Order: sequence, then C-alpha cells, then structure tokens
Amino acid sequence: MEGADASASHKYAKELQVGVRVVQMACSLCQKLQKGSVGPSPDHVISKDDDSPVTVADWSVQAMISWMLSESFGRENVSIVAEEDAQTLSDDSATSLLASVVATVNETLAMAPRFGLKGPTKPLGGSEILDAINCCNSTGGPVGRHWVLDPVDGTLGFVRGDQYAVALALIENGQVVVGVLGCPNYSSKRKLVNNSSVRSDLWQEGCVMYTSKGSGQAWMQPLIQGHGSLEWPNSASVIRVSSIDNPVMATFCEPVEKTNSNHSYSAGIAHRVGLRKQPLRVYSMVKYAAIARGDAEIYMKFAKAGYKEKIWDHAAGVVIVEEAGGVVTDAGGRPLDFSKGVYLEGLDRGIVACSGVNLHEKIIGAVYASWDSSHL
Ligand SMILES: Nc1ncnc2c1ncn2[C@@H]1O[C@H](COP(=O)(O)O)[C@@H](OP(=O)(O)O)[C@H]1O
Ligand SMILES: [Mg+2]
Repeated sequence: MEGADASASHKYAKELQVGVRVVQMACSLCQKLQKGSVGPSPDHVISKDDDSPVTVADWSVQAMISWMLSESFGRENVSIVAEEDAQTLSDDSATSLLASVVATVNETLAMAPRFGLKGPTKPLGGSEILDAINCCNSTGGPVGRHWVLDPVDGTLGFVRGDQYAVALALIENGQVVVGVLGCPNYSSKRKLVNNSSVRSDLWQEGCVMYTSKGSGQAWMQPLIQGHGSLEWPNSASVIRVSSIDNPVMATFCEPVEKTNSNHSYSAGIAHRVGLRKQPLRVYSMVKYAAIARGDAEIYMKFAKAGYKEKIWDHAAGVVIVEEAGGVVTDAGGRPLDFSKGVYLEGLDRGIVACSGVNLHEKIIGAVYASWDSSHL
C-alpha cells in the first residue's frame, strides 16, 4: 500500500468490513424505500422537535445497524452515538409507523447472508427494534470506542428523490479511525452534477466509500444490487482527491439549503479566492464523497452563529477525505475535534474541506480577510 501504514488498516480490519457490509445493507434498504417498493411512500415524513424531517428509513437503518453491530461485536462492547431516538415511534398513536419500521428492518435483516453477515434466527419484534434504536444513545467522548451513525444524512435529499448518505464511523479515544459512507444515488461511474434529481436509470447505481485512519488510502465499491452478494475483497477501487490546485479550475460544493450554510458568504470567499465555477449544491455528506473521489475540490459550510455541528454529520466524511489525500479543518484552520461528545465543540465559524493544501490555505486566508465584513 502506497504511503500506507498497513498495521493501522489491519488493526481495524473487522470493524471496517462489518461497517461496509452494514452500510451496503442500509443503502439497499433506503433504495427500496425511495423507490417505494416497500413500506410507505418516502413522502411519509414526520417533523422532529427541531422541525427537521425523519422517515421510516432513518429509524429502520438505525435499528438495523445497531442490531448488526451488537451481534458482531457483543452488545456490551458497543457504544453508538446516533441521530435518532424512538420516542415518536413508541407512542400509542404510531403503531402503523412502527409496523412499517419492523417490516422494513426484518426484510433487510433477512438479506444479511448475502452481505456476508448473520441475521437473526427469527424476525425481530417491535420492542427489540425500539430497543435497538434507543440503545444508540451514547454521547461519545474522549475515551474508548464509539460508533457514530447518521442513518440517513440529508433526509431532505432523500424525500426529494435526490442525494443522501448513510454515514458510519468509529471513534477511538477521540480520533476517527474508521469511516464508511454509503451514497445510494451517487453512481460509482458518473460524475456528480447540479440538480442531480434521481432518474430511473440511476436506481441501480450508487457507491460506498470507506477507509481506516493511517491506511493512506480510501476505497469505493459499487452498491450490491438485485440478488448479488458482497464478496471481500471485491470490486473496490482506490479513490483519490483531485490534483487541481488552481482556483480557476476548481469546483466548490455547499449545502443546498440556505438555512444550513450562508450562500452569500461562501460566494464572497469564492470571489476572493478566484473560483469561477458555479457552486455544486448537494445534499448531505455526498459533498465529502465528491471531494474524496475528485469530482470537486472544495467543500465549504458556514452555518448560522449558534448552530452546533454534530459529529455524525462529519466523522465518516472527514476521515475518508483525509485518507484520500485531502485536508479538512474548521474555518480557522484547526482540525475538527471529535473527542468532546455529540457536538464539534470549539468549531471556529465553519468547515472547509479541500483536495489539497494550496486551495485550503487560500480559503482559510480568505475567511480571515473577510470575516469582519460578514454577517453570519
Ligand atoms: N440550521 C442548520 N445549520 C446547519 N446545518 C444544519 C442545520 N439544521 C440541520 N443541519 C444539518 O445539516 C444536515 C444536512 O446537511 P446538508 O445541508 O449539507 O444537506 C442535516 O442532516 P440530516 O438531514 O441528517 O438531519 C443536519 O444535521
Ligand atoms: Mg445528518
């Protein structure tokens, strides 16, 4: 392995393999729901207390991955920090919603052998599934191993038939050591383009990217489709960031929603640095995937002051971009700190991921030069 620390990848070999297999299963689950072939329509969206959307897919993926991780590593050894809880689902008025989640999870777990994993001997009941969701209530921290899961990142993209991601990472003693990012609508063969609304011919595509820290490499597999099964090692290919370091040629990505990132501020930075292309607006951590694969060179996110970024929205993407050769820091140029619990505490202004140090230095310099005049 070029420039790699083989012992680092070996150390996490089981975690990486199980992680990739469960994310492949989760992507399959989400594709079926998004296609509407099982369960309620993806339009069946529930608003959480913070007004963000949650769907059957979010709960089902969280329950399924939680169950599989406990099965693979032992319940007592597994600490999971994840986005969802089961409060809404446990309500007496939510029986049909829970029934949809139970059916979806059991249908997915029944396919576990195709993905090289062992499913339950009999279908799980509602209380086991609620339990699997609720036990993902770890708050992480600086000591020990914690899995970090965003079951459906970019839920808005998911319900709109656009890009979304399943993101799973392992944090050990405050460092992200394994990252797995499933991107069900990001073809392993095609470049990402703006307005990437899903077309029927893209249904059979999508990819999973993964890495372990210190390996010096990141990989991409196509999603397992139809009755295919996941062999290991399989048709994975090494991915690498773009070599473009001239701002004129560079593409930058940012969130689709103006409420999640200040578009006019990033446009100002783009102008200062000399970026010429229109921003590539993409939902979810697929933006990190685009940097890691070399489809774009820069990802900027500047949330409103007071918004606290959560570790599950970044952990997997950050380690994949870094191992693929890129740089990720806060807008002050400091590494993101995954050791402080659920939030990226101390984050300075925003997040900047780049394919290389030259572009990164330029963006951070432009943030320093322009901050006083901004109105975040
Ligand atoms: N006001 C806000 N500012 C910044 N990010 C926000 C936000 N509200 C939600 N988010 C995060 O932005 C993620 C979506 O990312 P993006 O905007 O890049 O597509 C959401 O993930 P979920 O969809 O998993 O809740 C959520 O975690
Ligand atoms: Mg998210």
